[in-house]
Amino acid sequence: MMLRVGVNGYGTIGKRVADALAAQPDMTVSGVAKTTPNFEATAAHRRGYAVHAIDDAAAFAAADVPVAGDLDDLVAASDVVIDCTPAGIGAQNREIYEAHDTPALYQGGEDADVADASFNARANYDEIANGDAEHVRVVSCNTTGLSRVLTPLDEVYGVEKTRATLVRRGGDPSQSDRGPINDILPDPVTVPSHHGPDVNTVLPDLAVDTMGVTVPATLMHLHSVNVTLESDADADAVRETLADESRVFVVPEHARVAGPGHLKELAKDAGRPRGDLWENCVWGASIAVEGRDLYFFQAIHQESDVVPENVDAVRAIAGDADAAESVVRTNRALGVGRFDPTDGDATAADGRGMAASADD
Ligand SMILES: NC(=O)C1=CN([C@@H]2O[C@H](COP(=O)(O)OP(=O)(O)OC[C@H]3O[C@@H](n4cnc5c(N)ncnc54)[C@H](OP(=O)(O)O)[C@@H]3O)[C@@H](O)[C@H]2O)C=CC1
Ligand SMILES: O=C(OP(=O)(O)O)[C@H](O)COP(=O)(O)O
Repeated sequence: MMLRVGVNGYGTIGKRVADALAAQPDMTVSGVAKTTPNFEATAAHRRGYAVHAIDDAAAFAAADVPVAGDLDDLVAASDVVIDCTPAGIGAQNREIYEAHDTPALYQGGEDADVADASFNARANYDEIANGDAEHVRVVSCNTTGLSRVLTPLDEVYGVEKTRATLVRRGGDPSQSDRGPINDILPDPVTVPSHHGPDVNTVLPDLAVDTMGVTVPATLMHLHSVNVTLESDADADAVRETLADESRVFVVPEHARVAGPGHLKELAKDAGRPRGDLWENCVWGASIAVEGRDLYFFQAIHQESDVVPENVDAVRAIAGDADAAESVVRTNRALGVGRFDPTDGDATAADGRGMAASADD
């Protein structure tokens, strides 16, 4: 079945989600919706997406962006809508999707109660696929990053307690109005930050406390993670466990990656669209175990790690594939796990695409 998916909100997340949907063999983009006829609207039109004007269609026409309709038209033309509007707007839009009886996905900037359930493919795909939820929230970039590593660690070793400090980027590269410009902010100053409770929306039984610090950077978030495991482990075994995950890139020491600047360059060298890094980037050299205490650093590309999760969430609510099938299909279509631009599809989906070439 070809699923028609509409994207409401075509900014940092929406434009990436639209391209990811268009790359899937079983999905088509029914259109995108926007409020402002700016350069992104022009780009959407040039990419062949039917552009829908939220309110001022005449302004789009004046900017030479043909208008396919309004938001109602987009929802009517879609089997599923992915709401990628700024935080808080998704909650207002839910009644529009409900009026059309159209299932919808929301993003992590919304409060958890915007939807019937929250989603991360590694943590709770089957629960969503086998349940009745038609309004589902894909958890935020940081929460996605934590869920992807904590799920396999809990499965293999058991997690007694996680403590993570999240060094949050101040804004995305295009957000010139964000900050701080020259400061280091406890953000939020209260402990725990919202990220730990957010992990519990997809992994309810996991003990996790998080603290957030926002810094003058735009490229990626960086997590300092300490997990007290329930059973003994050694660093090599944990490295293998994480490397087996198709959406975790264990960065090999020989790559000499110092930080997010190098990671973004690595992604661009690999020919990744927009220099995106869909995978958690865990420094292999940072993985250390002392007793049952595991430590590591990971970087999270906030603009793109939730993109494959949105694609999987569409299949989960459409009841179209099980978790393994969906993740493989999504990875293969996007090239998740593929860092060699000359590689074919084969390495992308098998869970060891990067790990296989990432011997420390
Ligand atoms: N950026 C990030 O790092 C991440 C963001 N998220 C979450 O994803 C969501 C979207 O964030 P992001 O992509 O960064 O936001 P952006 O501001 O980059 O994009 C939002 C888009 O929505 C459009 N828009 C604005 N108002 C409306 C409206 N009333 N109805 C429809 N569309 C509207 C904007 O269009 P226009 O230009 O016309 O105003 C723009 O295309 C948020 O919930 C955010 O928290 C999740 C993970 C990471
Ligand atoms: O969802 C995000 O971050 P979060 O997981 O820290 O809430 C995105 O990076 C957007 O964060 P923002 O609220 O700083 O724009």
